[in-house]
Amino acid sequence: MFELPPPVLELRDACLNLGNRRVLKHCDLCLYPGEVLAIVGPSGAGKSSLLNVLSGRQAPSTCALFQLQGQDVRASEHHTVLQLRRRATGYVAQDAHQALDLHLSAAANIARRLFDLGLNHAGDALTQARSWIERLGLAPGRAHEPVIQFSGGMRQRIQIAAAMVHGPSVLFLDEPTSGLDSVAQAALIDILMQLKHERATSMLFVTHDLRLARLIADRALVMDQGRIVSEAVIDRLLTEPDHPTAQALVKAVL
Ligand SMILES: Nc1ncnc2c1ncn2[C@@H]1O[C@H](COP(=O)(O)OP(=O)(O)OP(=O)(O)O)[C@@H](O)[C@H]1O
Repeated sequence: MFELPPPVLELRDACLNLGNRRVLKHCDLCLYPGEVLAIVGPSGAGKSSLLNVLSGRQAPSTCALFQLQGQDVRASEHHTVLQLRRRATGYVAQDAHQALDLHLSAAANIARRLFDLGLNHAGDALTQARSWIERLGLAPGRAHEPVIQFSGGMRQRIQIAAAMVHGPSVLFLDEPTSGLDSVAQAALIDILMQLKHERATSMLFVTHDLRLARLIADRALVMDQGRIVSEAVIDRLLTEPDHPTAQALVKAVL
């Protein structure tokens, strides 16, 4: 009989209060090795809040279980948890300035992730940075230009390179294609699909766009008012949405 491998990331019964609002309510989530999971839902549903909790940017107010690579990460400020998160995850923000130093070069932004993890050989770090720059279709001749001189789409590629250079198990992406024109969006989607087909890294991304989810996700979680209201393999979600919020999202792309 087919058995699922242990999840690389698991969260059980997580709640988050911000101010006097409960923005996440009893959320459960498992992400499996090599899986691409989309978090979709209307504006204000709690998608970014859930991603912030999962990626360690925000501690949940309460949760029954929170594991990354089988290790308890509830003590999010603890040194070993911070190290595990740094080693095992990468994060791509909606806006590049949240994750990159726009005044440093593309290569330096990528290489400094390796320095943060203890690699102290500058030549090795730059070689790895250049290799990701080429792999993601950035002109090698521009590796030493400051990020501020790159277009939005190119900045997102640099973010992906910086988030992937250390070989994480999980890549988090917050609305990675929003704000890009359709050509840059298509190029970024190609890159994400290429990474997906390598199957080494699980991906968890937030999007408003069910079309993007359809292209790259294996499975989707639908959120509404802080709750996960539906969870399905992407094709099933599109053909048999089982919750009014999921039905409304599907209707909007048909
Ligand atoms: N710091 C905060 N204090 C109080 N409420 C907050 C705070 N940050 C977010 N919220 C509220 O939490 C809810 C969820 O916000 P969140 O940004 O996670 O939703 P979202 O689904 O990602 O929305 P969008 O698609 O518009 O980015 C919203 O109602 C928002 O107003």
